[in-house]
Amino acid sequence: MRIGILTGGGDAPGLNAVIRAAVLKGEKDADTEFVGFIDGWEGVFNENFTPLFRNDVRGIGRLGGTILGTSRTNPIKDFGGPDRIATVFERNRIDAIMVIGGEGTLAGGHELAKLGFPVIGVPKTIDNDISGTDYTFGFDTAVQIATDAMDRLRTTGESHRRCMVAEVMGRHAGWIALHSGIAAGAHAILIPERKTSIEQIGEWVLSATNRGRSALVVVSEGFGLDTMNDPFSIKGLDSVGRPRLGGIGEMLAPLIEAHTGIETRGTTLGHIQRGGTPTANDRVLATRYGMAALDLAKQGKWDHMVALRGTEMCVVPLEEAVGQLKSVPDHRYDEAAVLFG
Ligand SMILES: Nc1ncnc2c1ncn2[C@@H]1O[C@H](COP(=O)(O)OP(=O)(O)O)[C@@H](O)[C@H]1O
Ligand SMILES: O=P(O)(O)OC[C@H]1O[C@](O)(COP(=O)(O)O)[C@@H](O)[C@@H]1O
Ligand SMILES: [Mg+2]
Repeated sequence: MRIGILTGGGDAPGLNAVIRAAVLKGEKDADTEFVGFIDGWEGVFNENFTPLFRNDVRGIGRLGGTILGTSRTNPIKDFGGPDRIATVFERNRIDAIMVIGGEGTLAGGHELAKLGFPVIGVPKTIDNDISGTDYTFGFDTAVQIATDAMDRLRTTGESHRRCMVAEVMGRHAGWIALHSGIAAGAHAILIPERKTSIEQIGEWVLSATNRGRSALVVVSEGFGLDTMNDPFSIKGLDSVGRPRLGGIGEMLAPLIEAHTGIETRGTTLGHIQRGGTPTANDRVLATRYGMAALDLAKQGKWDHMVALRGTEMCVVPLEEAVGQLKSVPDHRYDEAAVLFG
């Protein structure tokens, strides 16, 4: 069996560990071989791929990013679409395609599977917002980086008795903000799922300040005040036409200062959260995903993805995973909010 692998969407620490694990497990079988397509679906359209043997994945489990490169190329609409993909697969004897990506890449994989393509999915995103799985790799690393950053913001904030606002990623879902905020002991956590007034944020900041603390506020890039219709975006559109986010933290800082009279500084963590070496947890999860995805391919379980439920690997139809995003549920936010202020 000849299996193609590609990575799509934003990178996430752990992509290389998935690739490594699938290839290593595949090498145990004489009849299994891998090729890696370069830059996501773009590599398929351009017939740009590289063989992946044991030596090609040596030592990459601890490397961030993706050795294959990634893109947001759309397999249905871009270049020659499904017809071109079918030609490339046939010409290069590709029996299965392992698609490692977020909800967008997996939605594309699902569309192709419905057309009869042998697609297996592996869920990735630092945002942890894919349905059907408890966790995606990359999330734990992003939360750890954000927590470390906030620990640092606290010592400088405390020295100047300032309020510090840390902006983390999370376009539609506030998982990174929720988990890093709890870990860092933030006095307010602001997420896309929960619009909040500046008066409420000011109250939390003042309550912490009145107890002699320097307030720490963590905000997801996709958060909106109750007066805003859309997420804050001043950087135009990305390559696929989505508003580029980032900057809400620095936008909120002077508002908080005006409402509370407390000097406030905003910091945007940005892509630092996505780069560098994956945590041990993410390496383990990604390794298990890679091996489980190989099993799915060998069973011909097309149009499915691997997932984590509790502590076990399981199999989920792509349809279920791409239907809707996994938001932070109310009870998880309310649980954290007990400690705000
Ligand atoms: N329903 C869909 N059908 C086909 N391709 C899709 C679909 N939704 C998204 N895509 C493609 O997947 C790409 C990657 O999605 P994106 O959300 O940017 O990253 P991620 O895979 O990390 O979620 C998009 O740029 C788009 O080209
Ligand atoms: O700067 P980029 O690559 O356009 O990506 C920004 C987006 O990628 C993410 O980090 C992860 O999103 P995806 O997993 O859907 O790619 C978002 O939090 C963020 O909005
Ligand atoms: Mg996405």
